Amino acid sequence: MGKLILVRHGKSEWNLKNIFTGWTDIDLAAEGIEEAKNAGEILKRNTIEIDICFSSYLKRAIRTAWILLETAEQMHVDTRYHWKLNERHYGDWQGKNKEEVRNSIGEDYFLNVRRGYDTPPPILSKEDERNPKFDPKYSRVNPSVLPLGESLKDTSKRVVNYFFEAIAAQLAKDRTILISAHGNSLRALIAHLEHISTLDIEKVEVNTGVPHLYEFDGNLNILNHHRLK
Ligand SMILES: O=C(O)[C@H](O)COP(=O)(O)O
Repeated sequence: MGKLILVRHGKSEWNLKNIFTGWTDIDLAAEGIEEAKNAGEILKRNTIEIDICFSSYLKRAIRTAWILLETAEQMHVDTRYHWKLNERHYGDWQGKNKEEVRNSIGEDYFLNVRRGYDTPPPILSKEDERNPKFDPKYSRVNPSVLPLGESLKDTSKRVVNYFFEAIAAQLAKDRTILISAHGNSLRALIAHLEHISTLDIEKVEVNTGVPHLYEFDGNLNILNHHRLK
């Protein structure tokens, strides 16, 4: 049986300050480090042995994976990183306080972008310093595929594409996989795995540091899924 454990990174400094983060590479806050340790303890308690760990390119997810594996005494696990697991790119909202954005644009538009499926945030200009092409981490990625602001639908395309590119075959071989990623990149993946409609995905929230286990048959049908405790 293939097993997939999804975990959203522990709280970052900008989560605590209520600032839109997206692709901004903000590290874990002390509270987030504790959440990652707790997630590792949960894996240990459930005697889950990871075969392959996947993380985004962002340090809050990477550090969560490292701390979790260390706590679970599984630091040897093959860990692979990919930008396609990054958080949704929040465009021009990145670096802005969520409450101030809500007050300036109104509740409806705010919620459409933040929790809806196909409304993107304001897109960055190509010359904006927040364009990922200026970040050396993405120097090997064709700039034309790097986002400047994404709807959840845009995020879903790259995340689901990576799932089939790198992860699905491992699950079909009955491997146990850990993915350390982000609130919205995981919402996109969960919507795909659980066949959640573009309307119902608005209500799905992914909490920080809480591991969620999915078990699959050989045809990648979900047999069951639940939060690990
Ligand atoms: O990128 C961010 O700001 C958050 O991690 C996720 O955003 P959200 O709170 O709008 O889901």
